[in-house]
Amino acid sequence: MSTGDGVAGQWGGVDIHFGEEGGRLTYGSYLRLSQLLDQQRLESDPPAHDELLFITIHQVYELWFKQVLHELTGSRDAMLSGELWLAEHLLRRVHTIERTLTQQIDILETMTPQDFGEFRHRLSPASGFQSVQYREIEFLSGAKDPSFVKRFRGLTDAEKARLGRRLADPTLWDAFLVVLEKAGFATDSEDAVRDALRKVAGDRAHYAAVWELAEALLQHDELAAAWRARHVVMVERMIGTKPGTGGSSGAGYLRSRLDLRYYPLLWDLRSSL
Ligand code: HEM
Ligand SMILES: N[C@@H](CC(=O)c1ccccc1NC=O)C(=O)O
Repeated sequence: MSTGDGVAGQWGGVDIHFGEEGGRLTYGSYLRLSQLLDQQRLESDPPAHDELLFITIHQVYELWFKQVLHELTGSRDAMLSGELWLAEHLLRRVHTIERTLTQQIDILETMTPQDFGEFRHRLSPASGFQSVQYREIEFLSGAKDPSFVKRFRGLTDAEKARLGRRLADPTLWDAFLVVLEKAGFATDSEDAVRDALRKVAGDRAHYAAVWELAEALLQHDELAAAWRARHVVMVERMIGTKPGTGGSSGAGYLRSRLDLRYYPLLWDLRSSL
């Protein structure tokens, strides 16, 4: 049976009507699958079996990075407009994505160093170091380091502009300081912020929303650190002490980044609780 442009039918005795809006949208067209599934182009020739996995994993990372940037931007803006519940809600979504990103390393580790070696030599000088969205997440989170923009090779103008904007925009930490100010605290010096954090921690009944937000920021920081730690161990498993395709010392460089923290004052606070 058909009604107008839609499709009607029986499903378990219940009448269903799909696509009444014109009937042109399909699963594949909505999700742009012909474009999406046409983006996995191998460099190896003859094709190395594991290169499809390598490309797929990285493309999935970049899709989630896009989502993480969307949520972190929303969380930052919610803090700036005083919607603390929304800022926390969006950060909690980011946590679940970040856990998934770390777990994805398990899939990549089903690739052996020998099988990676079949196509690794084709990748140089490309490297994860050139992931613009990864660096945008670091900048937006609070770890702004303009030297990364200079060290990037082969950035398009659009990518350069995106990174420049992230360097200029307020970070999650800047927004959290606004939250502290609106809660009545001074934030004009590091000592003032430390003092504010101790007061929030000492009166959770009164500052519940601010405390929970601080905890959600710390969780984001911890999950980012966990990804870095997992990534470097995977790198050691895959390439040992070889230099990276991006021109760094490899695992040595990555180990030098393990101590990075977005919110050192939230970590320091622990020592005085
Ligand atoms: C076989 C798997 C992998 C190996 C052997 C590997 C190796 C490396 C190495 C050696 C570096 C240092 C830069 C250089 O190349 O000189 C690096 C950086 C990086 N990789 Fe990977 N990687 C792997 C998978 C991934 C995956 C799946 C991602 C997810 C997007 C990723 C993201 C990054 C990022 C963002 C950096 C820059 C880190 C920073 O500057 O702090 N890598 N990787
Ligand atoms: N840097 C890695 C190669 C690699 O993993 C990679 C190469 C191209 C694009 C993304 C990559 N992923 C992370 O660095 C290596 O030295 O083996």
